[in-house]
Amino acid sequence: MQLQDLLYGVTIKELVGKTDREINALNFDSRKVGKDDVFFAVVGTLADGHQFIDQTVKQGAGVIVCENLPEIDDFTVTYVKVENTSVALGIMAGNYFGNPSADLKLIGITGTNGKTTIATILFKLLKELGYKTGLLSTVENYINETVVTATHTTPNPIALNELLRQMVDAGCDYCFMEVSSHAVSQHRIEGLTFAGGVFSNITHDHLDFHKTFDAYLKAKKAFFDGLPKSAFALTNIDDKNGMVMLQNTKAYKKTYALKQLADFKAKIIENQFSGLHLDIDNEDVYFKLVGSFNAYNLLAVYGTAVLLEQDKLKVLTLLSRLSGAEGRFDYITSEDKIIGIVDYAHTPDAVQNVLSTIANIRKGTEQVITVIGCGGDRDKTKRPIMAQVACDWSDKVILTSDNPRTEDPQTIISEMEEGVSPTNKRKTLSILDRREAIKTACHLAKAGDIILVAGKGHEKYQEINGVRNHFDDKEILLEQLKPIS
Ligand SMILES: CC(=O)N[C@H]1[C@@H](OP(=O)(O)OP(=O)(O)OC[C@H]2O[C@@H](n3ccc(=O)[nH]c3=O)[C@H](O)[C@@H]2O)O[C@H](CO)[C@@H](O)[C@@H]1O[C@H](C)C(=O)N[C@@H](C)C(=O)N[C@H](CCC(=O)O)C(=O)O
Ligand SMILES: Nc1ncnc2c1ncn2[C@@H]1O[C@H](COP(=O)(O)OP(=O)(O)OP(=O)(O)O)[C@@H](O)[C@H]1O
Ligand SMILES: N[C@H](CCC[C@H](N)C(=O)O)C(=O)O
Ligand SMILES: [Mg+2]
Repeated sequence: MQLQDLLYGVTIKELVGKTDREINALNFDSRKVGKDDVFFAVVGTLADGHQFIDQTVKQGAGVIVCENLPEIDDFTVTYVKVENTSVALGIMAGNYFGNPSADLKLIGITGTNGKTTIATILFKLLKELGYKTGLLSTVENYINETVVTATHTTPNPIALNELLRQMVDAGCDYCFMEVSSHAVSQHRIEGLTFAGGVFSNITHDHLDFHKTFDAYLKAKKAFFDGLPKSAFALTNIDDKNGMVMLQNTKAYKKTYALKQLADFKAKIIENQFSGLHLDIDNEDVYFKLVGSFNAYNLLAVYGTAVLLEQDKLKVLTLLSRLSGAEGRFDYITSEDKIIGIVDYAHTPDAVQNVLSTIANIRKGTEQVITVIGCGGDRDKTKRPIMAQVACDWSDKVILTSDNPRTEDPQTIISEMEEGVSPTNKRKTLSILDRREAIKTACHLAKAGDIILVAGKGHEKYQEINGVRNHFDDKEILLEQLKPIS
């Protein structure tokens, strides 16, 4: 491909060198740059890509896209100066892969909690309806039947456009993707053509990255601000920021709610371990998913499917048979009637939702034992709050390690302990080793008790100092509890 074709839609501030040159691949990591590649110098959170420009020129880079031009001594290289390299990267990655997002219906789902659940159920539903479909999610990416490992909730623009290209080539009509707030801020979704956007909710998370709740909210809102007129924007108006998201969107606005009038509405009739019974758009339907928060997720899925012009009754019939995403309220019952639940709750709101769901559907006398940790190199302010919520809603809490990453796991636990009130102290234990923590919960549990293992859901690893060791909460629960088959 010629550089000039790649630059279509990019606002260039300054250009040094020729644009009628063949380029090989796109790269934002200097360590991977080869001959005739384009290197994008991105200002990141840990490093500034500009410091690697000289190195990539030595490695044979043909084009450098950057925000500040370096001293130029090799005039065979083309330099493209832009306002924001990440924006240019998004647009150029789209061009490189033939802008695949315009050749299928791309639906983005954003919000603090529920993205994976909503995107995954939509993916399963549209497949059941007979369409070839793609999924970009925290757990896994799918090109119809083909699984591609996910490294991020929203991939980088090159990986993202490459996956969309593969979906279009495989004949996919739809793609459902999670749009994380990091992805919006870092312009990973720049240049994509969306057919719709869905908002689930916004609560406390990622303040390490966004610094303030307002900045976090603005990042999510920017996704809706960027939607085209032809797209729909579906929002949860029971969330107090639900309408704020749509304030400046050009897309046509649609709403869903459990507590007020909306375009798509539902009422919870029953909420049991066996599933939800809802009145949804005046139809009486049973679902396999558990918890009132999942009533919101199901409503978001239903609304999206209807906005995609699918038959309402067919949608509800198929939806009632579908399960959710792996590691979300995933439960087993042991031979001695102990219930073990694995859930990906890793925000204060999610912990509260999952524990209040358990509180609502338990019979009364059983104990709720929660095993919980917080991730390292992530929002520290949520640590004491998550511990506090866990204590308020459980009979016993075991504080443990999650993915410590580069932090000392004992320090993370101490920061969680700060949220435990003196009266709650007596029901709390701290056990650094997560396997031991889960085992202890299983030993403490008696018939009828409920164990919640929160925070890691589907994850099959524990990340310590850059190394991911095999770790699976569900596997340990299964070992310890010996479920009824
Ligand atoms: C904080 C964050 O989001 N970081 C992401 C970001 O990195 P960055 O731009 O800050 O990178 P950096 O290390 O500062 O380096 C700056 C630039 O220099 C380049 N570089 C760096 C070193 C070198 O030797 N040569 C070189 O060229 C880097 O490739 C980069 O382009 O861009 C990288 C490439 O896309 C991502 O891999 C990286 O994800 C890190 C690993 C990460 O953990 N991100 C998490 C927090 C994240 O993105 N999470 C959200 C969702 C969370 C949720 O849903 O709750 C997600 O979408 O997954
Ligand atoms: N609609 C919802 N409202 C509040 N909490 C929810 C909702 N849906 C799911 N949860 C809780 O949040 C956890 C994460 O859900 P899910 O993986 O669907 O969210 P996510 O937005 O994809 O998260 P991430 O930001 O990590 O990608 C679940 O395990 C559950 O505890
Ligand atoms: N997508 C979230 C996942 C958090 C999961 C939790 N297990 C942790 O490691 O903090 C993040 O990157 O913040
Ligand atoms: Mg997710």
